[in-house]
Amino acid sequence: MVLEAIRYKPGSLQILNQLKLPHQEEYDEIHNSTDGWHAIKDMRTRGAPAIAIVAALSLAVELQNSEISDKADEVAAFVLEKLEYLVTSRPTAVNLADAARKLKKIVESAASANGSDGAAVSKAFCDAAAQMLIADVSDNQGIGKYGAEWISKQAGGGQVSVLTHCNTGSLATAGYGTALGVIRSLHANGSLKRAFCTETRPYNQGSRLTAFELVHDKIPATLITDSMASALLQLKGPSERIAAIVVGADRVAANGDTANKIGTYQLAITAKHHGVKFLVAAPRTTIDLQTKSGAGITIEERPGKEMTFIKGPRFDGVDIDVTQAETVSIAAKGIDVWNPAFDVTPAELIDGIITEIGVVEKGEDGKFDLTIAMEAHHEGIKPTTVGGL
Ligand SMILES: CSC[C@H]1O[C@H](OP(=O)(O)O)[C@H](O)[C@@H]1O
Repeated sequence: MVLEAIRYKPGSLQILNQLKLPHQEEYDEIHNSTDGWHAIKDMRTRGAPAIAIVAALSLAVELQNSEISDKADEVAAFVLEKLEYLVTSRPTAVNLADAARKLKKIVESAASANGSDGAAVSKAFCDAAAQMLIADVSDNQGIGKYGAEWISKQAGGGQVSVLTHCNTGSLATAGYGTALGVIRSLHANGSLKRAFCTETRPYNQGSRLTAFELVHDKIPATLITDSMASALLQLKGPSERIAAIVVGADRVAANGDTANKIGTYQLAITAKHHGVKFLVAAPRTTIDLQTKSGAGITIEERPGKEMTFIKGPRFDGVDIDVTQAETVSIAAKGIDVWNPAFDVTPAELIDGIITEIGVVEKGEDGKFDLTIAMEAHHEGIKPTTVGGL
């Protein structure tokens, strides 16, 4: 069975409710952009690429199932208003804002075409939204390919073990995944000894989602206690245990500073200390040249209760009863809480940024030049592993 976080056909959108995983696989119907906004805000669907795709498709099914207007300019105005609303669901991942910007241009172009009408504008939007699903899987397969080649080359061939954080697989994207796509490609190449994944509190994307995907794909994998055990795991150096740490991204700034799940920054520090390569895997839709550095990235803070309570099915000491969900407190009542959902890893701690068209490395000046990656087209660019694309 293929893991599908998003199920779409014209007029119908369903998302796998990731708050129920790994014990229950339930799909929620998304009827319109309001449903889409709430699914993203509640984190029933999550992951930078998936957020953008679900937002766009939620508006597509709304257009397909309702008569907005037969006038081009009225449909365009409706779409632009809904896109602005959808972008407010979560601030850190750039993919949603990037998609909204591109979709806005498509709709404005369709509306200004001679003889255009409401149906033509709606079709232009829906076709572009549907194309995002297809393009994302293709991008992730490219990320997997180039990332696996880079890690294998750096390790001198043979089998390698890698560590990843959070969830960046089929549950965070349209399929295959970014950092988890690199792990899937290493495994497919016969080059993966073992994947290690962190729990990634407090949402537990690692223990609930990445572990679910790795077990589903029968990839040799070990769960570790969040980021805490990651330094010990690297203690014996790259040759003995971990050849590389590969993580996803929510926003890569123009200088390569990267916002990703909380805990990523300290993983990068431990990697630098142990001489382990630290890689960011992200499609170019995650690169934001308008944000010059990590200082310009808004970090989402989530409700404290997502940290001080934990929810899951009842365990009677022998088995799990998924019909009985429990929420239990795991913190002292009355304690203040700080719950940033992301942190920023400075470019100086990052060895490479794996994109769908190749691995970008720092130039001789020790800096990333991401403009090359953003100007390149898929065809014809031969990825290099030294000095950028
Ligand atoms: C390919 S997903 C990128 C990114 O999104 C996740 O955040 P969240 O689970 O809060 O949506 C995580 O930071 C992943 O690395």
